[in-house]
Amino acid sequence: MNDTLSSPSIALHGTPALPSPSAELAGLQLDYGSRSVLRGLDWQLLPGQVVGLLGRNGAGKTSLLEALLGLRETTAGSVRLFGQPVTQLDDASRARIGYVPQQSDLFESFTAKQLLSYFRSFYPRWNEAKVEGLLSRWDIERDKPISRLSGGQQQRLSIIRALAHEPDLLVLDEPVASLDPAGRRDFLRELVEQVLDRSTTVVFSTHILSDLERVAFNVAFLSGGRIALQAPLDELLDQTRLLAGTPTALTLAAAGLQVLSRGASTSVGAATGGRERWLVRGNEDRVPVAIAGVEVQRVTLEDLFMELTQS
Ligand SMILES: Nc1ncnc2c1ncn2[C@@H]1O[C@H](COP(=O)(O)OP(=O)(O)OP(=O)(O)O)[C@@H](O)[C@H]1O
Repeated sequence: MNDTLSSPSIALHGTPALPSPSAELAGLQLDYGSRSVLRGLDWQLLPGQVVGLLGRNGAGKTSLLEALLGLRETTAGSVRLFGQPVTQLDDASRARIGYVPQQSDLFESFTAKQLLSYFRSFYPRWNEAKVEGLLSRWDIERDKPISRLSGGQQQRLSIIRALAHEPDLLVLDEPVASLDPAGRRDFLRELVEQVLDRSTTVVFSTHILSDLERVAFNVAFLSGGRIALQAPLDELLDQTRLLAGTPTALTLAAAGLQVLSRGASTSVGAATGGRERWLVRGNEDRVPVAIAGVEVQRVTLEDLFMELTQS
């Protein structure tokens, strides 16, 4: 068989095509009783992508990550991981997933050493050198019961467990919440190495925007039960501007550009005197520029968060 033609990531005429998604969510609907948390959400995660998932408290980040892993029942829509429906994943595909839940699920009476040797037995691929290196670097006592490790050490152990079998898809729900700044930096470095070494797909939710700014991750904004926007952060910061002016002037200034949000927002300045503020995105050829009667401001990740995750 011709390997080139059979590869899903190579197009027939020799032009590289997009690689097959590691995760593909379509029309996902998730309701808790009468409350809809996900509303027809579409999302794709590609190999080698590192995606920071952002959203306000209660936006549904945990629900989304659990649904992505098949841990949460959905009302409608589909989730496919590595091309298979998440409800019918075979063991080999399951072994390609790493997950760090928001609430620690470690067996607390075990020691770190016992826990890791227990999990090792489930995975055909297990990088003992990486595990040993991280345990030493992250100062985790191997023979102490997990219940007596600090919150941050337990979180690090949970991350080590999720990285140990070299997953192709790594899902982390607020993995850095209990880590100090040094721990967070180390964790981010580890993620980047993982992606460079193995093209792992990484998605993690966080409220710590500075961590995302440190590395040029993709950011995805969850709002109104959908992914409102996903793009590489450096590209977004380069191409997006906040414009302020009258609706007529803004319509002129934004012609041909993507308007991401508009209206009264409180994140930068105040909209007064019939003036509005629009968040506008250009592209590599054209960035929004000032015209008469329109103020143009560069944006920070915090501005984007405030504008794109309004309820
Ligand atoms: N098991 C459940 N039953 C009913 N409602 C739930 C359940 N789990 C979550 N919710 C509700 O769904 C909404 C989304 O919750 P979720 O935990 O997914 O949000 P989140 O974005 O992860 O929040 P946070 O940033 O605070 O961790 C919230 O209003 C929450 O109260």
